[in-house]
Amino acid sequence: MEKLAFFVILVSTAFGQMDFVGDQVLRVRANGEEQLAWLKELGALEDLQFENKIDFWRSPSKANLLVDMRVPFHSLQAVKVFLESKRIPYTIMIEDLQALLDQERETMLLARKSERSVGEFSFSSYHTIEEIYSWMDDFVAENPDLVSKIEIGQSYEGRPIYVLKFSTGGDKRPAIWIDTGIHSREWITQATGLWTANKISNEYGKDASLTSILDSMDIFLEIVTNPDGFAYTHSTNRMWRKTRSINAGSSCIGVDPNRNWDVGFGGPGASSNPCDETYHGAFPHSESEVKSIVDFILAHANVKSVLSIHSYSQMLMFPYGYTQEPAADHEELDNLAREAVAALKEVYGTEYTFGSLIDTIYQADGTTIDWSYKNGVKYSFTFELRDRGQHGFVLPADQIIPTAEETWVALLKIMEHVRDHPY
Ligand SMILES: CC(C)C[C@H](C(=O)O)[C@H](C)S
Ligand SMILES: [Zn+2]
Repeated sequence: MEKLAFFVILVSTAFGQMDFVGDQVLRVRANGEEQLAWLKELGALEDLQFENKIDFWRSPSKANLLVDMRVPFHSLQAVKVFLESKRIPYTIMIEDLQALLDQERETMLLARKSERSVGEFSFSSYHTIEEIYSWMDDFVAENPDLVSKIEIGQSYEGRPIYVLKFSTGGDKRPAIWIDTGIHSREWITQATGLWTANKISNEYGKDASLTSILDSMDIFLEIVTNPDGFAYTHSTNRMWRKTRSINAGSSCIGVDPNRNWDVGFGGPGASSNPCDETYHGAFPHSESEVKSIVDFILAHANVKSVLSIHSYSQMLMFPYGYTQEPAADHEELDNLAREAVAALKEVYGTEYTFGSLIDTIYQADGTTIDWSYKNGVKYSFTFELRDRGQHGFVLPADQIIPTAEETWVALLKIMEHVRDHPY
């Protein structure tokens, strides 16, 4: 195994893959507003910019909420001194990020070898965009009566944006929209999307509940919702979150596609700095990856549920993220979230928290589900899949299928409710 590890490092550095040797992920809990302000200031420190910049995996928002931050090796000492000087307690959540990434790449290479030898796609490993797009074509060809592939637009760099449509007939039936991977580094979500697509095709005609859903509704599933960012996580920077668009007047690339939607746009729950991970973009729907979905959902005009899948933190959330004002359907959405997370926990005991975005995680302006809810899609939810920080965005591949299985149970609970509560 050692030889393979060496080979992996050689290959990835040879091909320009950014390394995170010595980087650590610190978990911080700011006690009070003053410490919270210091954390936010830390993220903006000029000399901690670009490759030395702190990367918040969980952004500072409210006092006493956990904040996870990836600190580049060269900034580690300065950051730890700063935190200790301000008496801000921290623990080391990930001692050596590169070690996790090497393990992930090794596992991927081994899985690819075995896939080639058995000639079968493995849902228990991570894949590149090319492998996913190729699988999609095979999947559609194998399920012509149930599945079709739609191109809803192109990414900034010109990659096609594909959506799988699951339909048993009719025209513009009430529909459920599911997207995974809008934040490209959240690899467990695209992998869950693949498994879910396969599950839907396997269960139709067998599982009575899913069959009744598809006999009256359509399901649209966008697996690679941020194609450019996802390709970049494989080729260059595994920790990339945003799109890859060029920001006029800045050397920093990309917009946060979960801050670019036209609801609460530009508010305090997003950043106006193109170098920040939560940069909202120059204007709402500036990103083609977002605009393509907006146009699709508005043109379809009969989407009843939007389920946007993220990681990590094990949460199920509903609108709003941009305001404390409760959604008109708060009680129904809260009860449905409670049922869904209870069903999810039955599978492997995985615990989720649930509630409105702003109460459960932090204020976020311009998010997918605030936009869909404001545009008439009542059953709008965001999932934050596994885990709670032990691996963060680098969830080991052996957790893909268990994560997808437990998520499926929650998705089914929501889809059944949508089916049984037409509006
Ligand atoms: C709906 C929001 C709050 C999800 C969140 C984000 O986009 O920052 C995840 C941590 S990626
Ligand atoms: Zn996300």
